[in-house]
Amino acid sequence: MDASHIADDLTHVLYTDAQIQARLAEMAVELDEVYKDKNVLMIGVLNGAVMVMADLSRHMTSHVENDWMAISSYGSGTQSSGVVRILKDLNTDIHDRHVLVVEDIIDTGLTLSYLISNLLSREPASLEVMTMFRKPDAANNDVEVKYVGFDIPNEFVVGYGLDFAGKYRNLRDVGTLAPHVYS
Ligand SMILES: O=P(O)(O)OC[C@H]1O[C@H](OP(=O)(O)OP(=O)(O)O)[C@H](O)[C@@H]1O
Ligand code: HPA
Repeated sequence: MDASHIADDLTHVLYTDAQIQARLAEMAVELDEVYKDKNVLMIGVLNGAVMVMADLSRHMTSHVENDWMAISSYGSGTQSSGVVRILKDLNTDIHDRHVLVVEDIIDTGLTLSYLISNLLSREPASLEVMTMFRKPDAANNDVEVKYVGFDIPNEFVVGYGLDFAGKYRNLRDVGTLAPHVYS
């Protein structure tokens, strides 16, 4: 690693920190209205959703609780195989709870598809999904996502929790990586 700033590794920024925060503030108004008397349990999917969970829940003014799951997709490459293993399960019993899954990105939708069927088997009172970013391929999988921050093109993106080889999660903006990073 050289001493350059990580933002130098982006070819272009898709969404700035300010745009992301403004969108989250809008979504929080909508979610507060839906969940104001429901003590919603927000379930974040580690590791990518850490940023969006922290920011979205602090934009909200109603009572919320937070819990986390860690899951791992088998298979090679950058895409989820859809065969998923739970590495860390919830601490909370979600039976009869109002649940909102919080994701950083839905790409193929395979991770979410597994997660939804797993969580539904625990019989929550309601189950909805919020994601900061969604790619077009998600349409190929039958996953209903009620709250979407931004629909983005089918490019590999980093920042705001999204990583490449474990790095770039701490970038505030979201953008595409420059080719020199891969070489
Ligand atoms: O729609 P899909 O194609 O299944 O991809 C989306 C999943 O991929 C990312 O997680 P990843 O497995 O990279 O783990 P991370 O959150 O720790 O980066 C992201 O946080 C989603 O959970
Ligand atoms: O575009 C992406 N970037 C980072 N992580 C991801 N996981 C699925 N899609 C992506």
